[in-house]
Amino acid sequence: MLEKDVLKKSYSRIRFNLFVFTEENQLVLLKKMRDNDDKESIQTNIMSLTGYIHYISPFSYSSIVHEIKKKFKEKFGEDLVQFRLIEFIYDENPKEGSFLTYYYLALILDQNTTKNWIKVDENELKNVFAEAACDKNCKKIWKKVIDNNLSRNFITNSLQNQNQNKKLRIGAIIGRFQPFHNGHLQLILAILSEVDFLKIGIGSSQYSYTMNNPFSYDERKEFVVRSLKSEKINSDRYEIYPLPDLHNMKKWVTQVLDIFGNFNIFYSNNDWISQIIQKSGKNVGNKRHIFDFKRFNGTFIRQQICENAPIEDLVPASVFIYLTKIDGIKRVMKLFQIT
Ligand SMILES: Nc1ncnc2c1ncn2[C@@H]1O[C@H](COP(=O)(O)OP(=O)(O)OP(=O)(O)O)[C@@H](O)[C@H]1O
Ligand SMILES: NC(=O)c1ccc[n+]([C@@H]2O[C@H](COP(=O)(O)O)[C@@H](O)[C@H]2O)c1
Repeated sequence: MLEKDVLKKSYSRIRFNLFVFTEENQLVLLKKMRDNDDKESIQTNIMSLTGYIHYISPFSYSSIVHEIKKKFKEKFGEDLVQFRLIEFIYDENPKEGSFLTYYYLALILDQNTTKNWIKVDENELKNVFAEAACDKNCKKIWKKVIDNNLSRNFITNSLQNQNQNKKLRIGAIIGRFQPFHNGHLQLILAILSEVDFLKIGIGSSQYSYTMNNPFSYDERKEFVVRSLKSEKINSDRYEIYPLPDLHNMKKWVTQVLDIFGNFNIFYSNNDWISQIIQKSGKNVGNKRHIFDFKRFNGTFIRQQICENAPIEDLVPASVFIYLTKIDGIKRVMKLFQIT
């Protein structure tokens, strides 16, 4: 449910170009800046913003993206240059129409901004935050931003985007997707909001009909395609590749790079995979938000199936329908020798 203090109208001005807002105050403050401050000081703004939408099942990340962009345009009269979702707050079992709160970092760049970029010093930011009179949710977010270095990477990426003059930005990600679940979907949608094109590698692609890899490459590909289609992601935004295991790290990395071909940034929430890809000289993105890992993880979902527990809430609706079609639930149970 919506936490009360999220809606509290509080804010704090912590630097002349860096603000923490909650809810309603951002417009007022921004206007004030425009009236009183010199042009340079309004050229860059990083903000952590809060918003909320009604939960409508099946939950769709793209509706949040849409909402953020719409609200931003309404309030600021400008298109959002870039945003990054930082956090959701929601009920474990949200009811139809209940509130879902999200926090995000937003970046507004006035035109011709890049040469006057103002760097945010980490220590200074920490000190300011120790004293800032903002609510505890804002503090939590900004701690996250500072600790993870989110803001600086965010800025660098945005600037690169601008400087590349709309050059295609290509991301890459690897997963086994046994099965593809809501955590995977949220992760991919979050990445798709930052890149123009995403290369999705399906790992352990040669395996199927085993306990850890019950579904074939083609079936897993189908999970992804159907889920993204339900989210209205055009098929020209991504490509899916089979990535067989080789059981030899060096050869596997070489093969992955060979199969993927060109990409600008690799994403993984798995530190080990990130590290080995980074060692090969590739640019690796920050770890993303982990969506309710207790429930949204392949191992847990396969166990749930074995215990005959419902999994409808754990996977996208389109995956569940497809699983039913291919008798996937029975297959997993059989592989665990339960039926
Ligand atoms: N709930 C989640 N939220 C965000 N990212 C996730 C979540 N679950 C998995 N991921 C990330 O998705 C990518 C693909 O993971 P993978 O297919 O191996 O998923 P998994 O659910 O962890 O699988 P398993 O438990 O079967 O090993 C990895 O980078 C992983 O860290
Ligand atoms: N040597 C290898 O074959 C090798 C090494 C690292 C990852 N992988 C694969 O990469 C995929 C992604 O790994 P995680 O599921 O651990 O994120 C998996 O399919 C995994 O088997 C294979």
